[in-house]
Amino acid sequence: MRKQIVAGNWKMNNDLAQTETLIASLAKQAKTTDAEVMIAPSATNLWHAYNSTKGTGIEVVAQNMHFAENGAYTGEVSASMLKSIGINTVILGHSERREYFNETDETLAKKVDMALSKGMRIIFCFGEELADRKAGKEETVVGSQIKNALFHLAAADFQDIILAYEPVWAIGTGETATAEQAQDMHAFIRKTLADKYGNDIAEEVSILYGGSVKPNNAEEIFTKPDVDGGLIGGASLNAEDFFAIVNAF
Ligand SMILES: O=C[C@H](O)COP(=O)(O)O
Repeated sequence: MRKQIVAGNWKMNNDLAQTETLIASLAKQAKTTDAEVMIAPSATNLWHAYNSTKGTGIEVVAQNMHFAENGAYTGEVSASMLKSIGINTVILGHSERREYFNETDETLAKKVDMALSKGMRIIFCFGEELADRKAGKEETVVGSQIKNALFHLAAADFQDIILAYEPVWAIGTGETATAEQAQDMHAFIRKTLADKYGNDIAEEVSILYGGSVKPNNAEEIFTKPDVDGGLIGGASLNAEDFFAIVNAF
């Protein structure tokens, strides 16, 4: 039975005081579903967030990490550094990292390998741009993003992989993929996995949808059979909205 997961990606928002305030509000929310709840604060606030969420059932995850073990990579954070402060899950491949920081399938494959070698779980993001969808190429684009960064892995590695389909045209735009569009793509993603690794693996991998998920559309999206949760940006910055989404299953 695959896990239902709602992860809040705070992106480059919330200083220390704001992190404290938001976590205090999150801790007061009641969870009425079995969904796993994660938050991804900025790197500077991970240690504080890790400590202040203890006992809340909320997992603190990182938004990014470098592919090297350590070394001369000014400004970067390693998997070992994350592990050393209790962070066991990392988001990799977010479209903003691909677009603004030139992350490619090849560098992401290296990050994936490093994270797995440290025993971390990965929320691996991908998704097509608007031009791809208009050209009817969304499955080709998504298929290659998955294959190029993940298909060198062994089947057993997928125990630690969560996939997040995020159509770039729906991120932060208020424009959401319809529940049917999300389901169609998630079914395609699961079939892509099944073709390579078999049905048993494909059925166990959680596939999250991200892109303008809000309290008023989460339930419709989450009821689709291949949608196992969400990667939430803007709405994760408000505790009530975020938990309304968590409780939408
Ligand atoms: O990581 C989260 C996604 O980029 C979605 O962001 P959004 O909910 O603000 O559209």
